[in-house]
Order: sequence, then C-alpha cells, then structure tokens
Amino acid sequence: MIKVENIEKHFEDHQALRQVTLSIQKGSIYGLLGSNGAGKTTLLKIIMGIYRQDKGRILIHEEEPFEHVALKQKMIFIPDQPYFFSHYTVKQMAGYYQSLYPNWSEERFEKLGKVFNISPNKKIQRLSKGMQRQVAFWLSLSAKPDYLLLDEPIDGLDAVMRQKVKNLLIQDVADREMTVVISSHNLREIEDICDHVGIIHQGALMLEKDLDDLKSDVHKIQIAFKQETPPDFLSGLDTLFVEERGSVLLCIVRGKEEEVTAFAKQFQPVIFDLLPLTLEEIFIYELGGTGYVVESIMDK
Ligand SMILES: Nc1ncnc2c1ncn2[C@@H]1O[C@H](COP(=O)(O)OP(=O)(O)OP(=O)(O)O)[C@@H](O)[C@H]1O
Repeated sequence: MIKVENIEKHFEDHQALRQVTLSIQKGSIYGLLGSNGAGKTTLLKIIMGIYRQDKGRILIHEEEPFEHVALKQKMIFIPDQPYFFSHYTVKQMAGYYQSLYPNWSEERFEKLGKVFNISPNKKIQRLSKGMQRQVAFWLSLSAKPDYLLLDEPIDGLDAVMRQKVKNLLIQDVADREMTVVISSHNLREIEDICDHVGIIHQGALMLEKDLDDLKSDVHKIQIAFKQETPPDFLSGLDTLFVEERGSVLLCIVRGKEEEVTAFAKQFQPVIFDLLPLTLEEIFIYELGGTGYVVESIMDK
C-alpha cells in the first residue's frame, strides 16, 4: 500500500504540491490525472524517493522510500522519457536490471520478447522512441516490481501496443498484486484500466474516486409529471445537477439505482428514464465550475 500524507513541495518560490493526501491499495491501478504542470511527475518522483518532500510523509508498505535501497529494489519508475545507457543493447541493459532488481526473471524476459518483438541484440538508442518505450516496459515487467510508477507511459505507443501493454499490466496486477500508479493528461487513455483516479490541479488533489462506485452510483434521470413537479420530488433526491427541458426534467442524481427508481415512481411520472453516465459526464457534474480541470483531462 502507498500512503501519501499531507505532502508539500516547493521549487524555489513555486509551490508544486499542496497538502496532497491519498492512499493507493496494494494490487490496484491508480490513475493520476492532471493538466500540464499540475504536479503529477513531482508526486511520482516523491513516491519513488527521487525527490524529498518539504512537508508530509510517504509510506510504502509502512516504510519511507527516500534513500531506502531495499525498498527501491521493489519499485520501478518509467519516466516520460525513459533513460538508457548509450551504446547498450537490450540484452546488456537487461543484465543491468538483473543486477539491480533481485526479483528479475530471465524466463519472463524471454517470454515478453515475443510480445515486444524487438531483437535483444539491438542497440536501444538506435530504436524509435516508441520502441524504446516498449523496451522500458519489457525490462520493467521482467524485473517483477511490487510497485510500478508510470509517467504518461502510453504516449508514443501505437494503438495495438497500447492495448498489449495494458493487458500485461492488468495480468501482473491480477497474478501477483503489483500496484500501479499511472499519470496521464487524458482520462480516456486510462479509464479502462484504472480502478481509482485522482485529479490533481495546480498542485492540489481536487477529487479522488473509485471508478466502479462512481459508475454505479451516479445516474441521469429524465422525468415528466402530469402537472407541476411535486415539491417533495427534488428535495428527496441527492442531485448534482437539475435542468428543465420543456416539460421534461433532467437530473443527475447520486444513489442506488433501485432506490432512485422506487422513489421517483411514487410520484407517478408520465415519463421516467434512468440512464448510466459516462465518466466524462460524472466529472463535469462533480467538478462543477472548475471547467478547465475537466476540459484538460478530457482532451481528445
Ligand atoms: N526540478 C524542478 N525545478 C523547478 N521547478 C520544477 C521542477 N520540476 C517541476 N517543477 C515545476 O513544478 C510544477 C509541476 O511540475 P510537474 O512536472 O510535476 O507537472 P506534471 O503534472 O507532471 O506536468 P506535465 O503533464 O506537463 O508533465 C511545474 O510548474 C514545474 O515547472
């Protein structure tokens, strides 16, 4: 488990993180969403023990990562521009990873070679950017880390490889409870693999959600009554948004589907529809006036 408690970080007079608190369960995939400069990379580097926070505490498996060598052998960070030694082949770099990570599996490295389809004898710096990114995944997954932190990892991978990498991540989470933190600008890139997301804006965590709960507990209802809207109707619902569209009332409500339906039907509506919301709609309604935040993570 990763616990981030009241983290603050300044770079000279710029405050990059403000009072960030979140926890990431073992065996889960956590999406850290935010626009450029929001503070995602800074937070990932603090979790990895690469930067030291000014205030607050990070606990990985109840231990602080900064200068903790044994803990770092179980953690891998893939930065947005992976770094490799110049002139090293994939095989030579694999040897280096093997010396760093005690959990390294040669068998896994060979098996994954078939997925990535890159010759281990190739010099990494002669590969394309997307292929170098594949090498970063190939080596990292062969090292079988307990914690894998990814800084905008999907960018630069083609659609087929993107899906392959997502499947590999999900497989390691399911098989050996690896914990993944993945940063992105774009909710759509990661919504299919994350079970939790946090939205970070100007260094502060604005919203943190369990995606399964979120998808099942927020609904859009369209309802019309024979006459005026009964006064008790809206006051009896937990509404995030209400709009009159002619005689039809559109409401975004929180609550269990059966309970919302049973409640609405008491008023004998002439029209009643309950529809699921897209994740995008949920964030728009939940974040209300903070339009830029929503727009920035929904870019197409
Ligand atoms: N080493 C550094 N020195 C000074 N300022 C920094 C440093 N690293 C980050 N910052 C500043 O901290 C803020 C947060 O940067 P960070 O890289 O964490 O954002 P990000 O959310 O990862 O952005 P992006 O999506 O553009 O990569 C930015 O204003 C950035 O300029």
